[in-house]
Amino acid sequence: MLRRNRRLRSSAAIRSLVRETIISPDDFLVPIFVVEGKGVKEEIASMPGYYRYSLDLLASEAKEIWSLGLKSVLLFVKVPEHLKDNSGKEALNPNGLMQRAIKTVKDAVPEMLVMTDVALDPYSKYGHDGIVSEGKIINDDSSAILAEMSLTHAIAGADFVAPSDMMDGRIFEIRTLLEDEGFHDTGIMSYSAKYASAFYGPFRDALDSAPVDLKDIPKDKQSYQMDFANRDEAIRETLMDIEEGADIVMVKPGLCYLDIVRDIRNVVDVPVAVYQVSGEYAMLKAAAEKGWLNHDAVMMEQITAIKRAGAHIIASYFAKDVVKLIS
Ligand SMILES: NCC(=O)CCC(=O)O
Ligand SMILES: [Mg+2]
Repeated sequence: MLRRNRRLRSSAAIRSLVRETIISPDDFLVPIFVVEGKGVKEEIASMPGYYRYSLDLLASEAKEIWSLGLKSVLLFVKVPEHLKDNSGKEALNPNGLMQRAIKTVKDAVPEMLVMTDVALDPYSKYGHDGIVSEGKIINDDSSAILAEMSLTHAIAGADFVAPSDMMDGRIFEIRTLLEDEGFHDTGIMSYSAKYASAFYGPFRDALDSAPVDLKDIPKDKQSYQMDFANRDEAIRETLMDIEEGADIVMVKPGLCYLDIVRDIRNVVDVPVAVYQVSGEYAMLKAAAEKGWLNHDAVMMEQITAIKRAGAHIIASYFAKDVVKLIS
């Protein structure tokens, strides 16, 4: 035998010398859930170790995230029930919870990169990402509101808006409005290949944003999010969003979709983000709690696999756990 592969695995030193994928704090985007109130830090039942924060505690959380070397956050808000409707009105409130959350993070840590979720589901009394009419989610009217919503986030100080709704053409609508209003430097991270996934369950608990079970209201998001059986369609969706002005594209969820991540990485020339979603987080937390999996080892294997597949950016509820482990 002239070639023996095990030579390159024979000590920790040689393994680290030839390692192809290295995880660092720079890889992460940290999702944060925000609620109204004061002094609120409530754990999400289906996401052990993950919390919703009121604005006062959001400031200290942002500082802690920054102190760990994490420099980017993705904000989500839990909207009070009485402010939900079918028009997205509250989403445009310049003094709404999201708009205040953006300012809170920027005041606490001015250098932090602030990205914001853009979709109507947290604001929708039906739990849909757009406006519902006659049993359908209306595409173009929803896109117009999402563009206005994005503008309010930009005005409040967001660095990037992150439309997660999957309406057709909304990246163009958002980019055009931001340009017209002079927000040339506000970026767009598009959830370009977002699948209709059952892994979002715990997130919908976190924001109380699941589709309602009412007559004439679609019970799922399959008419706008992608069919998990499809692969070529993800490329089409992603290339269209880049043409429409997306600066960063995203695949979501993570682990079950790493073939898609690699396909997209091979054909695009913009950064690719992957969202390791709430169900992925919950599965590992639950298995570890039962003693069935080694939490830290499996977490690192999963995160490394996402980066190895082609992700430049990983949105993950494990971000803090990972950087604490590797620092
Ligand atoms: N628009 C953001 C999400 O849907 C997140 C899903 C998850 O973490 O499960
Ligand atoms: Mg699309």
